[in-house]
Amino acid sequence: MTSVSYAEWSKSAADPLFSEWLRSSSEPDWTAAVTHPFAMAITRGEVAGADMRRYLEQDFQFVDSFTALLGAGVACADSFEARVPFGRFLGQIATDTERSYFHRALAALGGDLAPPLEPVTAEFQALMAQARLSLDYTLILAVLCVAEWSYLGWASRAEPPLPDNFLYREWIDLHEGEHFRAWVGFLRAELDRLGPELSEERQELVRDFFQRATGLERRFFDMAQG
Ligand SMILES: Cc1ncc(CN)c(N)n1
Repeated sequence: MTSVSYAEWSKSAADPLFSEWLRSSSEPDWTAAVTHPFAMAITRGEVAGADMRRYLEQDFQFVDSFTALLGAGVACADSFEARVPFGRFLGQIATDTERSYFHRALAALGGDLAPPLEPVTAEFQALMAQARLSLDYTLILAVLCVAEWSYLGWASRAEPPLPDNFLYREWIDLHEGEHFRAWVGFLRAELDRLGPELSEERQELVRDFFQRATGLERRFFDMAQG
């Protein structure tokens, strides 16, 4: 992981986007997460049912805290126009399409809606709670951006034809496609808009949240892999 400051890095970067500084500062965890063998097995529909069940059971616990963090995005964004995408994603995806997927998938797999938490799930919940309770828009953005951008990262590696089984196909579709790309583009653009103007101390804090979230994404797939 590089520790070069944004000010230094941006002098020599061809395209000095704040979100790209955050992402490249989070290697090797970033690439390990978006190319993780468990995620790649989802893209091919090759995860065993028991492993998919354990992963989705834990992810359903993640999604609860994630939904609360989206609500913090609505509350803490700095303009009406910035609040709208959070509200739209919250209403259309998180509490509708994605919720429906979890209920159908866990029913099909015989999953538990409230299993004991794996350590990585509890740590992820704690990080999301820390971002949410900070009421700091850039910290909220950092954690949401990792969660969504990294999922776009693995899902966009799926090669057609997608698996027939809805367990894999819908999970890929939820994290790929025009609308999801636009949503990730929005989260990145917000960090690119606000990040360069922060003090160096605040930039480092945002990077710390981004790096911790990226490490947890990698470990979440490690947990699922067993
Ligand atoms: C652990 C994790 N990270 C991200 C996502 C995508 N919202 C998710 N469902 N689960």
